[in-house]
Amino acid sequence: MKKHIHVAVGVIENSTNEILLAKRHAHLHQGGKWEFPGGKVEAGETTSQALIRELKEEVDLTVLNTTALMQVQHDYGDKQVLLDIHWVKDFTGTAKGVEGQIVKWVAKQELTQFDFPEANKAIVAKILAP
Ligand SMILES: Nc1nc2c([nH]c(=O)n2[C@H]2C[C@H](O)[C@@H](COP(=O)(O)OP(=O)(O)OP(=O)(O)O)O2)c(=O)[nH]1
Ligand SMILES: [Mg+2]
Repeated sequence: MKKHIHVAVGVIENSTNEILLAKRHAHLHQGGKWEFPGGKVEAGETTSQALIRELKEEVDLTVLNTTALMQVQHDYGDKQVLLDIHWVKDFTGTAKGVEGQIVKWVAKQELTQFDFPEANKAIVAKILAP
C-alpha cells in the first residue's frame, strides 16, 4: 500500500513580513526543492505540537503558538501527503539550518520565484491572496 503521511508545515512570518524557506537536502523525498519548515506529526501530537517540536529541531526557533491556515492533500505517486499548514508569527530566536540545510527569509512577492514541491502551489497562492 502507498505510504500516507501527515505533515505539520509552518508558514513562518517575521516582523518585516518575510517568510522562512528551507532547502530540502537532495537525498530526501522532494529533495533539492524549497519548503516551508516542518515535519511528520507523531502519534499523540496535535499538529501545533508537532510543528513547535519540528521548528525547534530543524530551524532552532522557539514557537509560542500557531494558527491553522489550510490543509493540502497531494499524491506524489510514491507517497501521499496531508500537509497541515499553520501560520507562525509568535516566535523567538534566530532561524538557522540545524540539519545543515540552507534557510532564507523571503518577501512574499518573491515566493513565486522558488522551486517548491507540487503540493505547495496552493500554499503560495494562499499566502499571496489570503
Ligand atoms: N516540511 C515540508 N514538507 C513538505 C512540504 N511540501 C511537501 O510536499 N512536503 C512533503 C515532503 C515530504 O514527503 C513530507 C515531509 O516529510 P519529511 O520527511 O521532511 O518529514 P520530517 O521533517 O519529519 O523528516 P524525518 O524526521 O522523517 O527525517 O512532506 C513543505 O512545504 N514542507
Ligand atoms: Mg522536515
